[in-house]
Formats: sequence, structure tokens, C-alpha cells
Amino acid sequence: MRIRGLHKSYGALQVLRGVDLSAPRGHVVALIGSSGSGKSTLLRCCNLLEISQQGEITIEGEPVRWTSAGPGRQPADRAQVRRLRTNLAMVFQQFNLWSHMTILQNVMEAPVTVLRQNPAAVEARARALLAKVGIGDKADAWPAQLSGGQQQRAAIARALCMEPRALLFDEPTSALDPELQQEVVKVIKDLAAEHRTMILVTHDMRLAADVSDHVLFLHQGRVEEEGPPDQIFRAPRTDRLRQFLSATMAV
Ligand SMILES: Nc1ncnc2c1ncn2[C@@H]1O[C@H](COP(=O)(O)OP(=O)(O)OP(=O)(O)O)[C@@H](O)[C@H]1O
Repeated sequence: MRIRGLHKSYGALQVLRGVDLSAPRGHVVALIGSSGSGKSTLLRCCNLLEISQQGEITIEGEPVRWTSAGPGRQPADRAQVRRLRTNLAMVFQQFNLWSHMTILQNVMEAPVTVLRQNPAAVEARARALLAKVGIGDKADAWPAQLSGGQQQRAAIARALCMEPRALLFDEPTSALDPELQQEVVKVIKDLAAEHRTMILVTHDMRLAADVSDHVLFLHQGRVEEEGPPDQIFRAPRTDRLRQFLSATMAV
């Protein structure tokens, strides 16, 4: 995925002000920055959940086509949007599992109804993914019967079941108690070790340092500094990043 010169405003509020981002295949990119710096907005613009007003988005070599070049632009091709969204699975802070479906049904739902894949094949894949994230025994449970960490792992299995080209994580551990965060962190680390393409918004600097190949530090809608995690976390170049890290690490 490649983004060039992305701008996004909500009314008079300029949230993204010319952001570039590259997430080559097999790489993990972490987005860090203080609250309100535009991290989630950038992630949501990547998969067109939010529509940016300016800039280019290219996914798997395919540029998004727009109706016009102006601020009122919309994606021009609905089929393209569906295809691109299918290729970019998103994991949210609040899990967003469907409460009226079992865990297995949650994981199977999109591949069966959206991709129209064979239910028996999807079920086998879903069960394998639930086992992979360590909740193979919870297939027939309801979401409310699971801990937050188990629900988030189910949400990750659901994203993986779409066999996406890239995974987008929006603060996947923020809603969890510290002891439950670790089980989700382990799953994300395992996925990073498999060289999956991932973009990860996180407040957890240790997670960002452990799993990412590249880190973007956003400040007021701009990329203030970027680089490999060693540089970002051990040898920050800008005062803003130094201040951000010392404030974050002090918490
Ligand atoms: N739908 C929206 N309508 C209006 N303003 C919005 C909307 N979504 C986000 N914003 C504003 O855009 C700015 C950036 O928000 P965003 O959620 O992208 O920041 P963030 O860096 O992810 O913050 P956090 O770490 O707190 O989640 C904030 O000022 C926020 O209030």
C-alpha cells in the first residue's frame, strides 16, 4: 500500500495535512503519535472508511479512482472499493463482534456472505484460525461469554478468514486490561513473524518497537519523523518525538 499527499478535513478541522505512507508487502508499519494527531483517521482513509479530500491511495499496485480531483471527491468505482476493502481487513479497538452470532459464525460470516465461498471450506479455515489464535475451544460460545482478550483474538481470526492482503489494526490492545493485552500482543507478534503486511495504530510503544519494520510518528496531521524502530525509539531526531516518547514512557 502506498499513500501520497493525503489530506483530510472535518469541516474547518484539518486532520491530515499531506501524509505519505508506504507499507510494502510483508512489512509492518506502526503509526504512533499523541491523541488527536490523526492516526485512526489515516488508517480509516487507507481502506476508504473515511474519504480523503486530496492525495493518492494505491493498494496492491491499483490506484483508487476518484470522481473528481476536488474536495468533494468520492471513489468512482464501487466494485473497486468492495475489492480493495476485501483486501484490507480491519481490527478495531472495540472488537465489534456480532453479539447474536457464535464465535464461529462471526468468523465465517463475511467469507460466506460477501465472498460467497463454500461454507464447509470456510468452516474448516475458521476453526483452524480460531485454534491458531488460541481459542479453538470457543467456536460455539457467544461473544459475551468471552474475555476481552479472547474477543479480540476472535476478531483477528475473523479478519484473517477473509484472507486479506493486509491487516489494519486500530489500537487493538487499548480496550484491554494489561494482563489480557499480552495474549493479543502475542498473536500480533506471531502474525508479524509470518511477514504479513500490517499497519498498526498503537499507544503501546513496546508493541510498536517489537513488531514493526517502520514507524511513522504523526504530529498534528503530518509525519514529523519516520524510520526503523531502532532509530525512532533509541535515537529520535526531533524534539517533538523525544518529548512524545518521554511522556509516553513515563506513564
Ligand atoms: N468523524 C469525525 N468528525 C469530526 N472530527 C473527527 C472525526 N473523527 C476524528 N475527528 C477529529 O480528528 C482528529 C484526529 O482524530 P483521530 O482519531 O484520527 O486521532 P488519533 O491520533 O487516532 O487519536 P487517538 O490516539 O486519541 O485515537 C481529532 O481532533 C478528532 O476529534
